[in-house]
Amino acid sequence: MEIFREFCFEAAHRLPNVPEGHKCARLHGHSYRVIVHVEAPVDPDAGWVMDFGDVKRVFRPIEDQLDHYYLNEIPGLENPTSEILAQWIWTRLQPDLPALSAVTVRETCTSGCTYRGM
Ligand SMILES: Nc1nc2c(c(=O)[nH]1)N=C([C@H](O)[C@H](O)COP(=O)(O)OP(=O)(O)OP(=O)(O)O)CN2
Ligand SMILES: [Zn+2]
Repeated sequence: MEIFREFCFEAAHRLPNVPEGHKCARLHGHSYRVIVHVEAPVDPDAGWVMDFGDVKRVFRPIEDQLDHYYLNEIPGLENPTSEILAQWIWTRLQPDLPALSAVTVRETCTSGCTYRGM
């Protein structure tokens, strides 16, 4: 069974490697949405895969590093595409959440990516 918990944070970024004249080279911001997926058997006593509250607790320090920051200034996020951000989050989340199965990053209502660890 797979569960998910969704998080929101605000951040600014620019994409330094886009072609000249690309709109994303300019400083702009997003209301990012991150969906953390966890896959494991349902515990027969608890009746759940894991407590959503525990997912929230593990994600909190990561959110604190991102919320209301300029992402380009964060080590590892010098080119903060959705893809690189999803991998960055996975790397920091997975050690404390071994059943992590996917990290989805949505930059806008219509754009985003899902990383499954490869
Ligand atoms: N594969 C990727 N493509 C783009 C990324 C990315 O991270 N990965 N990022 C951007 C920009 O950050 C941009 O802000 C978001 O892209 P876009 O979907 O074009 O957003 P808009 O809201 O401007 O879309 P419109 O429908 O054109 O208004 C670009 N590409
Ligand atoms: Zn953007």
